[in-house]
Amino acid sequence: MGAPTAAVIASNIAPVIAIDGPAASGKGTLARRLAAHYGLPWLDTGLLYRAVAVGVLNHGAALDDEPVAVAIARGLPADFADNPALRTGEAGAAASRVAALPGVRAALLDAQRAFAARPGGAVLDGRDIGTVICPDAPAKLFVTASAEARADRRYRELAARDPAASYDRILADIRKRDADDASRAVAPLVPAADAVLLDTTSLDIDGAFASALAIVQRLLGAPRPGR
Ligand SMILES: Nc1ncnc2c1ncn2[C@@H]1O[C@H](COP(=O)(O)OP(=O)(O)O)[C@@H](O)[C@H]1O
Ligand SMILES: Nc1ccn([C@@H]2O[C@H](COP(=O)(O)OP(=O)(O)O)[C@@H](O)[C@H]2O)c(=O)n1
Repeated sequence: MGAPTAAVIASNIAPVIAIDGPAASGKGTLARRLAAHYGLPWLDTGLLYRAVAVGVLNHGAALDDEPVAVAIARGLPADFADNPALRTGEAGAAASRVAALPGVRAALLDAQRAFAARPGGAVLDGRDIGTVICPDAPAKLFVTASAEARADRRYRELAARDPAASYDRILADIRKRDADDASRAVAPLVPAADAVLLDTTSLDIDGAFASALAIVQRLLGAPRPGR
């Protein structure tokens, strides 16, 4: 990891970049590239919920068994993200179930906030980074794309590993997760009031990154009034 760039240091505010958005909108790709650009650590918070969900299933418990899910959330090992089973479509759908449990969200809160509070700054992506985890982040992006574009992206990603991947099933899963994530009582998927929306439907990865970088540079370079 390199040192934060002069552009960040000159802004005199902690370079915390919060990226939220629905499934397969490209937030992880943008988070990874922004982190590399600024030399910041990156946390994909969706992996936390995926790890809890896979842990609950491996335990033989139901996905709405809150005490089991909370215990697993509290005991996630440091290398939790290394498990390839977290990257499947099933793990994403299961993650959305445990993510609706308030106790699970509470159990994962401190670790996410601690990551965001690293002195040099950080990049986090998820569903509630700009609204709950880092409400004071100076740079918030809400990344969207049409459900069809997102299903196509996820299909290409999963089909490379799983010949049985189905575009129609992925589209249905994305629509269900959008609805479930946006309608849950705790930390629903909603843009923060001060997030900048970035629709990547007609942007390729490089185009989306160029747009995201321009937005973040503007936000980090110009402290908001009163901050
Ligand atoms: N703008 C884009 N155009 C085309 N494909 C993209 C774009 N952004 C991301 N992807 C691809 O779409 C898939 C999902 O992207 P990812 O960043 O993992 O999304 P998210 O983190 O929002 O779920 C990945 O295979 C990624 O390479
Ligand atoms: N900060 C976060 C991140 C993920 N999640 C949940 O975890 C699920 C999986 O998140 P993810 O980011 O790994 O999913 P994708 O967008 O990569 O498909 C989401 O559908 C959300 O329900 C959340 O509630 N809050």
